[in-house]
Amino acid sequence: MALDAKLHDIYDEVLGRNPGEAEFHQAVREVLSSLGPVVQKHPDYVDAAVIRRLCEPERQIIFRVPWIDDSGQVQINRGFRVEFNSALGPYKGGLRFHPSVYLGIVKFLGFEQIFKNSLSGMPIGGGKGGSDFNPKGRSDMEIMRFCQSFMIELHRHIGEYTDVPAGDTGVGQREIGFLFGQYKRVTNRYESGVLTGKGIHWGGSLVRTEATGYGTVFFTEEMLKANKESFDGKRVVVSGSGNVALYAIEKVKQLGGTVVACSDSSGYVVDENGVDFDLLREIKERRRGRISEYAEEKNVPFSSTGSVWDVPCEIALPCATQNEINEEQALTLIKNGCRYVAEGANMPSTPEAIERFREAGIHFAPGKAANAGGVATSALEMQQNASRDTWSFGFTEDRLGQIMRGIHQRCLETADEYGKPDDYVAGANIAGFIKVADAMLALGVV
Ligand SMILES: NC(=O)C1=CN([C@@H]2O[C@H](COP(=O)(O)OP(=O)(O)OC[C@H]3O[C@@H](n4cnc5c(N)ncnc54)[C@H](O)[C@@H]3O)[C@@H](O)[C@H]2O)C=CC1
Ligand SMILES: O=C(O)CCC(=O)C(=O)O
Repeated sequence: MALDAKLHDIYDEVLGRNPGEAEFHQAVREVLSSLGPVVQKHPDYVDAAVIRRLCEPERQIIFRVPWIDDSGQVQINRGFRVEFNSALGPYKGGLRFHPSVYLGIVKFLGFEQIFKNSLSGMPIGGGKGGSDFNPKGRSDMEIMRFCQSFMIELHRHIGEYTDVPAGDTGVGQREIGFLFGQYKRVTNRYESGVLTGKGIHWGGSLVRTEATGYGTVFFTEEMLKANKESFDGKRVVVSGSGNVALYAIEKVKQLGGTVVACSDSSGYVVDENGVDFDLLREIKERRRGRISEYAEEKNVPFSSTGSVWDVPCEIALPCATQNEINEEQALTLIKNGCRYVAEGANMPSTPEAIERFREAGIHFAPGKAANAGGVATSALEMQQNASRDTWSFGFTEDRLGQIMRGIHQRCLETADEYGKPDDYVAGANIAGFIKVADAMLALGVV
């Protein structure tokens, strides 16, 4: 989509200052493409260089992570933490451990996080981190040694009032445990609020594990309700089978839909009777196995070629990774009758795919709105830590539901106000942006 002239200059500057960071460029362009009507109404956002400042992280930390594998060999990975924007609160965002991680991925995720966290209504800034470490196939002891080495450097930069990491791809409760243990050891502080996604007996919140997937489904339910529909009887395809995907699958079933397919990086399974959440969770969370085991145990088809998006559905929930729906796959979804797409993952649809969805009148919710339930529940975990309290599952899930309904309403109201009715991308970008931009104006040039 074409950019307004002033925004185009800003985008060119971002390209020049951040060469080779394609995912970061994509995330910036997607936000800028919504801001034309905003800068026309509020030229001060450009005059005070708010948008240019937003595109430059406040701090970027890159560090060496040496560790010893089970055979006694020294391994070296690279660690990152990008502290992007703290106008609304301490930097907040997950850590990703995956071989594809480099600065451009961490910056795209950190940039998205600014607007998502703003939209969530919680007092949290945006940041993200991770490493090119590949946890796949590593023993628990190797994971622990890696996490301990990672935290030896990271602990200098984080804190309850500074920067609060959490999990993301490749980082779940096991890794958060090793990271928290090392933080506690090197600082000699039981500072519960320094990390979220902790276990329930050591400062964690009920519902945080389920929150991103549940939140995505709650958001989708609101989209359906806005069109006088429900999940009841709908065919749903979910990509991935990790943290976000698993709990999206569970909640879709609870709301009356049928998840007919899901995937992992080795392929996808189709189960016309509805994916069996308990079995999938057993394979993925406990055995750390491959999705083909599901197909073998249920005697259903597994495919290692093609795409999960070839499976016909009315609702698509991409919950695996960035750019996993390209233009061709978007066209296949449309041809097969898909009418709703809500992003559980961060930036899973390419710009061309989003354009095809828009042309076809698909109800499309971007990740920064639809998957904000995870980070919002992390903020609820921080609230519980600060008040030395523990909330019940029901109470916390109700709070998550209210937050997702609030985000949905803010997206639609803002889209309407700026002349883009029903455009969740415009609504999310503009509503997320304005709150941070106003805070930055109020805080002066810092
Ligand atoms: N965990 C959280 O609370 C949040 C996660 N997200 C985003 O959701 C997405 C998934 O994160 P998690 O579930 O936490 O990670 P995870 O590590 O638990 O699961 C990732 C899943 O995606 C699959 N996958 C990865 N690449 C794939 C590919 N090319 N094709 C098919 N499947 C692929 C993996 O096999 C795995 O099943 C990421 O984009 C992450 O940034 C967004 C908000 C919060
Ligand atoms: O819970 C958090 O702090 C971070 C979640 C996250 O990384 C995300 O929203 O993408």
